[in-house]
Amino acid sequence: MSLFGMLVRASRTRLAVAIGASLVCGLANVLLVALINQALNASLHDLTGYALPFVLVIALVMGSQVLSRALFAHLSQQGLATLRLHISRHVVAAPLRGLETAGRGRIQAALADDTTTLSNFFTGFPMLVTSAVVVLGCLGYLAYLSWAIFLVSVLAIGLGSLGYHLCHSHMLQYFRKAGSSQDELFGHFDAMVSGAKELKLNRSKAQRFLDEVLVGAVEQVRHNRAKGLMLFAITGGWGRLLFLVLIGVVLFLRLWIPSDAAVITGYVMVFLYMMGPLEGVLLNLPQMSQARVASARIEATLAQLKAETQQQTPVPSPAPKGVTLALDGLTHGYFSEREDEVFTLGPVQLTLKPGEITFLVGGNGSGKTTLAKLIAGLYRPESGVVRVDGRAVGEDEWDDYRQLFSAVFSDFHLFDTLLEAPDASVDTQAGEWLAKLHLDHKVSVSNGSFSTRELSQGQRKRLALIVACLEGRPVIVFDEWAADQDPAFREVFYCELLPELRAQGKTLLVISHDDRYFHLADQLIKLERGQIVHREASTQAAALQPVV
Ligand SMILES: Nc1ncnc2c1ncn2[C@@H]1O[C@H](COP(=O)(O)OP(=O)(O)OP(=O)(O)O)[C@@H](O)[C@H]1O
Repeated sequence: MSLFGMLVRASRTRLAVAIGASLVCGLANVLLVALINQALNASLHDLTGYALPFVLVIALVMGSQVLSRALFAHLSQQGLATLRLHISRHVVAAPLRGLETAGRGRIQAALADDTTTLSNFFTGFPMLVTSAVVVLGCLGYLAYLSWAIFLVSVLAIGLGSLGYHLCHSHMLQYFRKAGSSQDELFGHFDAMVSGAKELKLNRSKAQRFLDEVLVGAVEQVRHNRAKGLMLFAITGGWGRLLFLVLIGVVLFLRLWIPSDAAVITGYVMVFLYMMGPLEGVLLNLPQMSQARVASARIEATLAQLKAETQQQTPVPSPAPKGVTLALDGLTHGYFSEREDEVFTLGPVQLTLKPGEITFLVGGNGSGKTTLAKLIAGLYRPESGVVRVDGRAVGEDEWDDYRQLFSAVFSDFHLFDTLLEAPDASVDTQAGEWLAKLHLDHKVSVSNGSFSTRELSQGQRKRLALIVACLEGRPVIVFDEWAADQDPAFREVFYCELLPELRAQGKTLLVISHDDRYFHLADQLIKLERGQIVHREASTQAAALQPVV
């Protein structure tokens, strides 16, 4: 179902009432202009008869206008909330590769900008409906007054619409271009905040970032939006000009064709009254076009994310002990379009056993993190099979499979709550872990929330380790965990924590460059350019040459 369809379905009744109120408002406006025209031409004797209808009609205009705008404002906010949650659900359900390919900038733009543009559709819609009804109603009233003037007006509106359509497709192209430029711009905004330290330390770098990168991207968005809006202004101006010409023709026609001044006044008044709503229609149509573009962009992003169906069943309580993971011929490849290069990992044959520590070692870029992500089910293998305790993981079982793992990757994210189901024992266990990792004087945990995240990188990583251990999953992955720790804590990690987790029967995968501790591994795997080039088991591991 399209996003529009989804939004409309979510608030069907409210939308129907809001459209109804807008229609009533438009009709009441037409009634008002007819009433004014008749009152203007009425004799003093008849004039009093128009007072009550006038009051009733303006009350109807005001009441229906307030109702339709209030309802549409509500629908707009409702739509925004629905869209943001809808996209967020897709983001959460998307495979990691989908997220990496779509990119942070695109996803942020979809959540922040495209959703707002799409929901603005509802803010502009009452104006569009009301204005359209007023224009149609006024045309009907003109037809009632004079067929000839009606036909000339239809011709003027027709020519206006033709001009509009000629500009419209060009305008859409500019809005689309502005949208893609904006994705890039959001990426730069992200870099501006994430890279604040680097920019502050290097003035010329900051200057170049501002002058060349940011200015260029901002300029692209400005240029495309401005062009689109300029085309729209030209269209609007063209429509307005036609109407003014029309008023001029009717006004000066009297020079050649004698006509009743009161009738001419009536026509001119209807024209003038109609011009505002006509502009309202033209003004709001680009908003509708922008909403269409935004909707298409969100749909394209969602398609790119390729969200997987998430298992709705509750996560089974994890097995206290580890599991045996057997990887049979697993492969994964990255294709870099820019560099026209493929990095291929595997085929990998590997078994990870409960109560064993597997060290994954190798040079930078050899594929250790990629293999860890593949093992954890964050990347789908392109070929090969993974077996858990001898049973192959099925096509639709990857989400369940991932629930076997806890991991601290080197680019880990620390949420400010444990996000586990509320459980008083979690706070106690967390307190014990905090003491063990010397963080109890800095952080406390209450109702699953950390008292602070204002910690050093090494301390934050210790906190991430606590979170991973508290999850109680059977398999734990540490990606260069010890890299930011001081020697004392490295010692604690390798000589106390890992053996303790091993003793609990966990299946442990540890990516490490710390050759001093290689002897602690039950199995050591060395990667080079995506291939396993060396394996050592148990005591032999110590003999392996250090890997730089
Ligand atoms: N998201 C990605 N998209 C495309 N290519 C990637 C991506 N992540 C990694 N790569 C490429 O895959 C290769 C292996 O990267 P990986 O991060 O697995 O190496 P690593 O052994 O963990 O390195 P390090 O020790 O530096 O952390 C590298 O050549 C890298 O350029």
